[in-house]
Amino acid sequence: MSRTNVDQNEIAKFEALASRWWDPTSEFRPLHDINPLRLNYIDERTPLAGRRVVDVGCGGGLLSEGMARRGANVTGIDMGEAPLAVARLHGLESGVQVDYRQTTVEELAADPDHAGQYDIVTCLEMLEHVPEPASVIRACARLLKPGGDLYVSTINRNPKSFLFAIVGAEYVLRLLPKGTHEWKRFIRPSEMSDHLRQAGLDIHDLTGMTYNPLTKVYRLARDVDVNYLMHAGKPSGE
Ligand SMILES: C[S@@+](CC[C@H](N)C(=O)[O-])C[C@H]1O[C@@H](n2cnc3c(N)ncnc32)[C@H](O)[C@@H]1O
Repeated sequence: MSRTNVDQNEIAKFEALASRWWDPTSEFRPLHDINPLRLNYIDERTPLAGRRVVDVGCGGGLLSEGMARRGANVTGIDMGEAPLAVARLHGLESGVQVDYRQTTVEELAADPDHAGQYDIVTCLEMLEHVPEPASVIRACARLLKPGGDLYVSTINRNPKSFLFAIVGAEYVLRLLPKGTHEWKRFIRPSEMSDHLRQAGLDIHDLTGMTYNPLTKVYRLARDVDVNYLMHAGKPSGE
């Protein structure tokens, strides 16, 4: 049922690159560069130590390991075999424990052992790679305990994001391989807000992430025109 919400072409793109996931000079450099920013964003809003977390679309495990290092009990899920193999191998080397599983979030949320069991669900830089992001968000919401927190990040859809995230990042600066992103799959914050509310969540924050190509530095910012993060919460007592 739920595997219909997986685009195999998208999975294949990450399978092909997976061996370089932990190389900070590779195609994954942008994820390495933004990792401390997003880890701090999450940890400041929902202190990670001791929390039960699912990282949806965890890839090679950059965020999953980062959260586990800060004391969270992390399950990382992805549909890519090679990224998960890289994540497991890296965990063996680093000694940081994460439970990696090949599954969709819809399948995990349909399992009564997992539904309603998590303090935090993260789904970063993944929603722009799936056919139906609203289905992913509904499943993330189902995994949360009452009072739990969901963190999502993606790319806005407007002329500026086409220029910066596709022309700039893929063709001019070559930060990402050509074809990494499809503009029509980008998600406006208003659309994301609708998906979150329809999943029964309250929206707590919207923050932009900007990149300065001269200094090569990413920052959290008010500008949500291109990359952005959102924090939403499941009402307590539901
Ligand atoms: C850009 S990477 C982001 C990795 C990680 N979330 C991060 O930000 O460091 C996108 C990941 O989403 C995974 N993915 C894409 N569609 C998926 C789906 N339907 N279910 C699970 N994982 C998926 C890909 O295999 C890939 O590892």
